Amino acid sequence: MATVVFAKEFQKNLNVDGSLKPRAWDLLTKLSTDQDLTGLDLKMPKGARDSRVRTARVTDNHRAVLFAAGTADDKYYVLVAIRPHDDAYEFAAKATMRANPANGVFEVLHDQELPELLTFEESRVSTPDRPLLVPYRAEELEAIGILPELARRAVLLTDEGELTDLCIAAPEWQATALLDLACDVSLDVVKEQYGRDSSGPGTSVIPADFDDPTQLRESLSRSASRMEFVVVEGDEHLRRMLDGDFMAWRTFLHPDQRQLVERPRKGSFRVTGGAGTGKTVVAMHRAVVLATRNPEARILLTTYTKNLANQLKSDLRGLAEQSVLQRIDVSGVDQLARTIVARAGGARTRIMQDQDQLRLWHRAVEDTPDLAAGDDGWCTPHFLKAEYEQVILGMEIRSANAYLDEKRRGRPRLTRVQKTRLWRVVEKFRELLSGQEKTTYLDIAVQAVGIARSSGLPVLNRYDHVIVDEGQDLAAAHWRLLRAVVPAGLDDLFICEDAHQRLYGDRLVISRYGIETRGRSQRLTLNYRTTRQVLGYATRLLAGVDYIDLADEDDSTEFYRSLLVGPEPITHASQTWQEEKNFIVETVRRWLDEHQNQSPGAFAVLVHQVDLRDKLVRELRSAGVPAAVLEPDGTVEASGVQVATMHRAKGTEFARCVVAGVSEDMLPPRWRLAEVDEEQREEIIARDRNLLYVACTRPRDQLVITWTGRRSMLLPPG
Ligand SMILES: Nc1ncnc2c1ncn2[C@@H]1O[C@H](COP(=O)(O)OP(=O)(O)OP(=O)(O)O)[C@@H](O)[C@H]1O
Repeated sequence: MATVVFAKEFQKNLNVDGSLKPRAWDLLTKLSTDQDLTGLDLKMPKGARDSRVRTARVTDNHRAVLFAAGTADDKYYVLVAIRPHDDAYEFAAKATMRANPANGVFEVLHDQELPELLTFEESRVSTPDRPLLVPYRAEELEAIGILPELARRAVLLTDEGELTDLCIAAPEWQATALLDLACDVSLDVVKEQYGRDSSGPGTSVIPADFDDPTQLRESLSRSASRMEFVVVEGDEHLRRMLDGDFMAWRTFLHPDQRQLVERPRKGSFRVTGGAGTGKTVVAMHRAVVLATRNPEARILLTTYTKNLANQLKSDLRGLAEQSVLQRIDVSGVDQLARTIVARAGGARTRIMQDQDQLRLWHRAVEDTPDLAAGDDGWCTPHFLKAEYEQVILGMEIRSANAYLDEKRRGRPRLTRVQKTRLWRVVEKFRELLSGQEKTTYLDIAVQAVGIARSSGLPVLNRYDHVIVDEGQDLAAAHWRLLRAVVPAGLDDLFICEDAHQRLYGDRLVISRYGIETRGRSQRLTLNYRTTRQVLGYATRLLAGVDYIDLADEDDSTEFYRSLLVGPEPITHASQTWQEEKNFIVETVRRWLDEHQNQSPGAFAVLVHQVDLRDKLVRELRSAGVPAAVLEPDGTVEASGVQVATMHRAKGTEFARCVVAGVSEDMLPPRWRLAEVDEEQREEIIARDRNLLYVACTRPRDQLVITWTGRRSMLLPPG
């Protein structure tokens, strides 16, 4: 038997041409059994720089590039790429593999020549533009392992884009390390981060001899090596990697991600990070690691919406075997509450949706006698709904007296007399609600908290570890529930959140519900989804606005970065809806024509309102463009361009997106602002800003924004 190692590049090549997969399977099984390799036609290219490099036959037209290392008894094959025949030979001749002499990271160097496209002028160092990597000198970068030529050039650059271009051919860890330094991460932190071995800080012994399998394994196990290379652990692992799509996230984690996934935590822990920084990926891997580490453990992976939970469930399938997966419950948090109540024999009551609840609050005010004229401030349905959810359910208030004593932190001031009257409205609301034989999700959550806390419960209601994705959207009652289902202790709650994407619930601080994470959190800043151009635009939407996370700390977008490059976002103003619609149709049609290798489902049009969504689907279809509504609970249907509300787009991603209807009247909707007070106005604007940020961070490659008339006040100028 031999050990097979995959490079990320190899995986990418297979993704581009799916027909290669079955042939790659043959190649890989032959290599791993290391028997009868004659059919593979292993050859060393002429003039090879590295005597261990070979090319192997995959099809008549394609060859794999690989290295053979180790000993006869303990052989390693490192698969680096699959290329058309001549390219493969050319690529292989120039490729070398090594352990980086500074930190032992496994590297394949393809071609030392750096891209010509750089307009590279040493004189620019003396221009007022500050080079990105000031104060570092090339020698300091070399000392942490950056290739000398790369280091020499990198220290002169003043533009992040040029830095990314410069790094295209470099080992991935070197590219991200340079980008980190450009974003003011200190040299010491970078050195530590990319110098770690899999179990902790880097060891002082640098592996060098790849004929010695121990040293090769040692180099491959470094966490920066695992950004680009994976040692295949047996047949089942290989099959999972080859089944379905080759998704890089399943295999190649950034050292920061790996550390978050693997390191045990003394108690609850929080991961913050902008859209696309891999929070969900970390959450899923962590669930699998915890379940694998302790075969007795039961794990809950939860999030706010049902469709996100469904997505998690389906993505998890590619990450672990059934025996592990069956101990990971994946559920929307409201679904969890319903399940707990149902298991305890509670009746299945129908749920009243938010808009209907607002109407019912209105009625409750009307039906409560003797409210004073001066009660206008708190008698609005929005105020009452928020008070009910945040204070009465959130703080588990069960009586008028308890409500009078409650401090209501973070809520507008009310006098004792006002509180007494408000409590009467709450009682009326409850009476009306149960009169309709309905309840709210948060009422069920509170009921479930009581059940989960009580002793003698079915063991099914208890978890050893709880992992939360999209934590910013959960309400107080949800946090109480999660606290109740997992005992405080090692690795109890692991929470991913992004305050900039809060669309539901209210801003809150989870320590009030018994979940303490202060001093135990980490921010992810490297964006894996979207290009630098799209990220830059989306981040500008949030400029000048303060965001506070679940531990009541600042959540900034500073230093968000991406190594991906693409076209600048396009903004397009129209005079009439007809014009805007035509522009959208033509844009989408062009995408379909130009990217025929992608399914129509890779493109999306995102809008604020449901009626606009439906109108656009009709317009696209009548113009002959295949289009499908992305339904609230549906999966992406690949045969049509996806048309979705921005809310529904949460947690999804597409190759290209048009974000449409971003006009002054529509985002935020002028009519809504007209009917609310100043405080609610600010809340609506804040939520719609987040919503626009969510929408603009969905595309991987291209973002187009359109509007009719004046642009929305939420768009950045220019
Ligand atoms: N280490 C990785 N290697 C390759 N791709 C990755 C990696 N980590 C994340 N990704 C990819 O980046 C994209 C964003 O990841 P993910 O959805 O986990 O981010 P997120 O922070 O949860 O985003 P959002 O907050 O917008 O939902 C996904 O396509 C994911 O597969």
